[in-house]
Amino acid sequence: MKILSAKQIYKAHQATITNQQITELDLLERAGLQIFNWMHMRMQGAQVKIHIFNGIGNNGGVGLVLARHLLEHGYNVANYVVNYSKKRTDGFLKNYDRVKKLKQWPVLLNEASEFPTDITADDIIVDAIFGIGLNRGTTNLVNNLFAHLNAIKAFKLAVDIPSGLYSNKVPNNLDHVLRVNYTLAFQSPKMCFFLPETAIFTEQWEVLDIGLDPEFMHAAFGAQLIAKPEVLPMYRMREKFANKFTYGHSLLIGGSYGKIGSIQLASKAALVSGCGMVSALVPECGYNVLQSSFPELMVQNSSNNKLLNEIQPKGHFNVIGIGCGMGTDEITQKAFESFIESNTLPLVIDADGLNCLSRNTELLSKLPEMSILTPHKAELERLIGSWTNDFEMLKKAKDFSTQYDCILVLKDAITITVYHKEVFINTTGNTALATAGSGDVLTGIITGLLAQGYDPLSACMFGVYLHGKTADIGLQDTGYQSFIASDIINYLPDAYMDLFKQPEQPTPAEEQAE
Ligand SMILES: NC(=O)C1=CN([C@@H]2O[C@H](COP(=O)(O)OP(=O)(O)OC[C@H]3O[C@@H](n4cnc5c(N)ncnc54)[C@H](O)[C@@H]3O)[C@@H](O)[C@H]2O)[C@H](O)CC1
Ligand SMILES: [K+]
Repeated sequence: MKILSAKQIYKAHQATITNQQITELDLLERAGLQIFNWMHMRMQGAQVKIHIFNGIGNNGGVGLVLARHLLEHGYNVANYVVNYSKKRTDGFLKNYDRVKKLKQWPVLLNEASEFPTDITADDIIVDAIFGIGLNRGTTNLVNNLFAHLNAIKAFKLAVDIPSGLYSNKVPNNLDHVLRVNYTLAFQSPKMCFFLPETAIFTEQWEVLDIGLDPEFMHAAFGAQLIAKPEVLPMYRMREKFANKFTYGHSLLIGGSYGKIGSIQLASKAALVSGCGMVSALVPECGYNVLQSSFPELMVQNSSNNKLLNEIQPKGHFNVIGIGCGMGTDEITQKAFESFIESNTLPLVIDADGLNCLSRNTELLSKLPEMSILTPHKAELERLIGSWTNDFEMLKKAKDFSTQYDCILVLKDAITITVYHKEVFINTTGNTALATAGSGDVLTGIITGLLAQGYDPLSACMFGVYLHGKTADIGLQDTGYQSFIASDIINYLPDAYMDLFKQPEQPTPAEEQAE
């Protein structure tokens, strides 16, 4: 699924109106009816009070369509118009007239003293105040209304986007945004749902199909959401006459005294991801630990007991994952620099590998093409410098990726992969992954996939997807708190198997009951 900007969505409306020979009003009707169907299916006529707050643009127009259908179906509706501007759109005005014909005049809200005070925690609030048309800071009337509604614990449902948010930039004042429980976005989720500063304003979101022109949607360039339909075609079948050499040899380099576990996790993850053979290169203190931790692993060590003082791997490898638990001691920094100078193998660089790169940015132009860098927020900042908001961060990440021809896997609650101008947003995972060693395991999985022959971008998208999926599956057994990095590896087989699971079919008895 693609994420389009507001500008692209307006163009999609125009293409749809032209190609399907419909009016803008028809499109608003479709949108409002979709929201009505969504609510009606869940509420089945329940007499919960629904407070609909409509703006004076087309988002408000959709809210008024919804209000009309709810009223016609006997729902308990309180309908308001937030009178923030005299410039009403045609889509608002026509739907305003239609709802008035039902003898249900919306209440005009011109000042804070007119805000309803009877909304309870058991009611529903529908936010149709602003959609993607917000183009400047909001007025006092609107800000006061946001504060009034934010203080009420009622379930809040946003039409298209929580009011106060822009689809593609961060508002100047984040106090002037409505916080909602659920957003029903038309045709395309908005980029602001995925970046940490603005993602917090909607707990959940869902896309409603309003039949926008498929050709336009297909041709439009935008960030992509990565879910099962996107990763399934990436999956590489195992060959019948394969041997361990068919699936590559990964080398994981890193670890330091007290942090050997990071390489243990990364190596094991590479192996369980399906890599044919895995080796590790660690300081001497890690040798016995790793040799006795799992027998499938081959281990080599540097001469220094506690730190990697030389990085000169011996053997034939397809891919190297470097940096986990490595430390940034001066001796390790030197060893890392000379390793990068001479290395020609594909690289996955994580943690202290990234920190060593940040300390000597001349190394960046010496990385093999499409090297994979997997920074979390602090590591990213060291690499690309600071940013003033998340959209600027994304732009800087794209520029960096283009300049050094590398792939950035931006690890966060929602992990985003960036390659040049392309952006891929992962859809799996949950807060159970916020646990020590989670990143080491991801490095191992991506390294293992690369070694098996996945192309670098697929290795990132598929690896991040599988990593997240383990937490979605494991959660049922471990809960959020007790899921640890080793569990990511334990549930990796389930994440693979889940790719081929068919949705559950109803039993014959269930079918008959329907
Ligand atoms: N157009 C269509 O065919 C469809 C639209 N859909 C829905 O409509 C909104 C977008 O509607 P639009 O009228 O462009 O914008 P808004 O409703 O968000 O209204 C904003 C309105 O107010 C003006 N404005 C902008 N910022 C401010 C401000 N800070 N203070 C005061 N006024 C402001 C602006 O000029 C607009 O006129 C979209 O999200 C959908 O919900 C449907 O998708 C169906 C097709
Ligand atoms: K809205």
